[in-house]
Amino acid sequence: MLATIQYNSRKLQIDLSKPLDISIPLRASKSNVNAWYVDPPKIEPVKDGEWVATVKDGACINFNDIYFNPHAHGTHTECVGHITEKVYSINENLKEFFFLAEVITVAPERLNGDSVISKKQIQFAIGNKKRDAIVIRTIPNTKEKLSAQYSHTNPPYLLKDAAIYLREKGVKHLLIDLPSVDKEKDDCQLLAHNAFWNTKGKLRLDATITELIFVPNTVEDGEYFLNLQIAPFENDATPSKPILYKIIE
Ligand SMILES: N[C@@H](CC(=O)c1ccccc1NC=O)C(=O)O
Repeated sequence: MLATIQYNSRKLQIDLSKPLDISIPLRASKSNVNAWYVDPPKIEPVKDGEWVATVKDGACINFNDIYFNPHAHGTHTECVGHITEKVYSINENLKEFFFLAEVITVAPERLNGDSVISKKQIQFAIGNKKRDAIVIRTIPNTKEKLSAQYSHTNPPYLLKDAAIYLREKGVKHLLIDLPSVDKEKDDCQLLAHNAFWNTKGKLRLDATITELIFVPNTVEDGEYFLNLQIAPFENDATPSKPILYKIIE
């Protein structure tokens, strides 16, 4: 199924039957991706006395409770409510779901014992392209990202200048395959989050950060349409399912 999209003065074609899923599935398993020192997610049947809500145990339905944390357990999209006293809701503030996106690949550089993504690297990868969304794939890009246990590992992060650069370029949606755009243990400075959402100026309520994505190696760097779908939680963050569509020239 082909769709032609009029984007400003450009006519761009995508094939809706060829979605490229860049989300990480959430599973009730110790090997589910995890960050921020929480237990693995749980998916378990509702119980009432002897009754267990699974068809295999004699119920007529499977009916599970799910316990998880959106920031810790998989691909999630957050708004500025993640770091402000007022808990702005992602569901109330993300109102469009189709964006022109650029997928870029960066190899984090060493800085004072950390692995970081610098403004220079982002600048080099984006050039003068104008995009609604930037999808950052970090190297090494292995399937271990689907089950990584990130707590206490000091994963790579984005430097403040890089986040300012993205904000100033007008990038509204930042997607990355790491647990955070900021350093794991930063005494709550959250420099890149604050810079991207402009918390020292006019809040960017419609800007989002999506973390813990996984961009398969079969997806080449370049221009895509992004369908950023979220679960409709009224919360600072929610599980999400970003899907890319290659632009057919
Ligand atoms: N860096 C913060 C912690 C932090 O950023 C955080 C903690 C729990 C859940 C999510 C977090 N940040 C996500 O981007 C700190 O040092 O306390």
